[in-house]
Amino acid sequence: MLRIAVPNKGSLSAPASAMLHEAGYRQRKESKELVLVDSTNDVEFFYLRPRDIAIYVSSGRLDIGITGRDLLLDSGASAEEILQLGFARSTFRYAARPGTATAVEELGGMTVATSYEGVVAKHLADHGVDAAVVHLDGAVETAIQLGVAQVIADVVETGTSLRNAGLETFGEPLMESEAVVIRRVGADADDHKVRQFLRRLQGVLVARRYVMMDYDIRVEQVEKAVALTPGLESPTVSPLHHEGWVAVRAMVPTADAQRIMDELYELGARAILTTGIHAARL
Ligand SMILES: Nc1ncnc2c1ncn2[C@@H]1O[C@H](COP(=O)(O)OP(=O)(O)OP(=O)(O)O)[C@@H](O)[C@H]1O
Ligand SMILES: O=P(O)(O)OC[C@H]1O[C@H](OP(=O)(O)OP(=O)(O)O)[C@H](O)[C@@H]1O
Ligand SMILES: [Mg+2]
Repeated sequence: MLRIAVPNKGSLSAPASAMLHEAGYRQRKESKELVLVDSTNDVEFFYLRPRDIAIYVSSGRLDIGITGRDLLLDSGASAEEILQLGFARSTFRYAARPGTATAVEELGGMTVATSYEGVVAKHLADHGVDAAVVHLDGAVETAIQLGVAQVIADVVETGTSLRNAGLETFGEPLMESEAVVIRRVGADADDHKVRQFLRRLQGVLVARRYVMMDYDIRVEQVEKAVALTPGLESPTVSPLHHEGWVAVRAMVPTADAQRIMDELYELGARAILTTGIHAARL
């Protein structure tokens, strides 16, 4: 049975469970459930604190886990990313009151408050900066107002939390993060169950990012049309009863669908339809 760690709280929890549900796995009905067996799919889910997941996975007790890239790096655990999931996207940045600093190199002698001590200590050391790091569990933005630190390093998404605290980011971002699937370094890369699990999640990503597009077009224009809708591998082109016309079917990114429909129409395509993809295996 495949043993999988899933975040039980925080920004990663709901979207991770939603993605697993979409991939056909049973998910817990209430947040107090900590272990759930999905016997149909031969999988056991462990709902754990997102920060602890890389530690469980690196120990080999759990086969794979879903966590944030920033939490994985911060843990220093011997685990690696094997799939990017595209949600809980954030940037990790230094911030302070305006005028405090413009780059990490200026932080010597200062105190930096953060919940990501591992990431920050490494970043400072990599830049040869001797600064103190204070670990706080959350609401790090308030540390400056309360005089615990001059600088913070924290997750930034919309920037609202920083603005509300009168702080500004400075310097280069320390990293970009998103939810990822992780596995122990050195784990069997060909494990059939792991590969099947990843294919299911990849199917969800495809279903979310693409639509199926169908249209009819005159034979003379097929090459130009197909250049607009190359599909993932190659579009299907089928003959139509109406001579001189063909039907084309290809997957296109949802974000580009309306623009592509306009361009196909200009080329003479008609009966241009898009339909959602429910599930996929590529
Ligand atoms: N506002 C946010 N937008 C996007 N991702 C976020 C946001 N806040 C945290 N994350 C991401 O969520 C993960 C952290 O999850 P964690 O549960 O530890 O913190 P949290 O979501 O802030 O919840 P908590 O309320 O328990 O602090 C990290 O990968 C982080 O990048
Ligand atoms: O740029 P924003 O859109 O404001 O998002 C970033 C904020 O969200 C998270 O905080 P959270 O609400 O989880 O509280 P925490 O600090 O207690 O973790 C993170 O720690 C930042 O404070
Ligand atoms: Mg938080």
